Amino acid sequence: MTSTLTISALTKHFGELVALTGVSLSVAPGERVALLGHNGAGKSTLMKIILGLIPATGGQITICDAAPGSVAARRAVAYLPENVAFHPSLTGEEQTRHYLTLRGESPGLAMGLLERVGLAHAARRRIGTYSKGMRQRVGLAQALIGQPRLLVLDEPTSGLDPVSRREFYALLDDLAAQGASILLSSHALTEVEARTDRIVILSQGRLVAEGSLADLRRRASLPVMLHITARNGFANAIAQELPAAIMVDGALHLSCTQPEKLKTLGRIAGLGDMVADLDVLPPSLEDIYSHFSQGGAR
Ligand SMILES: Nc1ncnc2c1ncn2[C@@H]1O[C@H](COP(=O)(O)OP(=O)(O)OP(=O)(O)O)[C@@H](O)[C@H]1O
Repeated sequence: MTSTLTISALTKHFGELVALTGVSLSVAPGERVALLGHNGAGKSTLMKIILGLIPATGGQITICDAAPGSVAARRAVAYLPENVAFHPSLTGEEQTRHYLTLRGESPGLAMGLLERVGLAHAARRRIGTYSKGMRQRVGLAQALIGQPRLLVLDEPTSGLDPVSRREFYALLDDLAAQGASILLSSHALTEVEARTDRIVILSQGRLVAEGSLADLRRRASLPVMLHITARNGFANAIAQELPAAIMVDGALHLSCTQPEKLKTLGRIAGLGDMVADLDVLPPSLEDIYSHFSQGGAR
């Protein structure tokens, strides 16, 4: 299947500063990709190049086989910046009608778009009276104009409450199911974990890891944490059997490598009635992200 977005050996220099170096990435139709990285890792620079706002220094990039910034690429791409700014005295409907007109579409489509993003009830109120989440929805309505093939979303859920976040991702799921590709940046690792197909980690302008969370977890091969709750009065006896365990709030925490996991679980099972409960905690996306962004092997 042809990729919606193809990036190959992309570099970007700002004078002496190397913002991106050797970045290669492709995003397929219907794929939801999360772009993660510390502040200054190069996420916004990459997005600006995809949008055709700034030129790359080297490498190739195509959006639906067109060059960034070309008429064809601009038709195919929609963008939602982190902090959307609209005219405060326009209503949501007026602002959306204005964007539709700018994109050569019928302004009559405005209410349908606002309904899709859950804002029909406030469409005739001035944007100056909207909450951050409501403004973000106007931004998303704007991004949906013209059925884009690629949505580039810069921290789209920052400032949204948990319910709004869930609704926002449900909408992205619908768009992806209809074939739109989604590239979003986020610092909210837990939501990215649940709602995207692939994770791409940038560190100091380099793509240091990419894959599904399961792939990254396997490659990082980080230790698993076992939390053992002792039956009343048996905590010390368990600690003696498992000297590497440390006591935290009355429970025993034991870290073990992936290859040792089954053997260690066998030893805990052998403790029989001394153990009241056991939780096995795989490394979180935070752990995996820190591992790769601090130079762990790809
Ligand atoms: N116009 C510019 N001129 C000079 N340097 C720039 C310019 N834009 C970005 N940079 C630098 O390029 C690097 C990457 O910045 P970028 O904004 O892409 O990071 P980011 O990953 O989006 O960070 P954040 O999470 O803080 O938004 C940084 O060192 C930044 O200072």
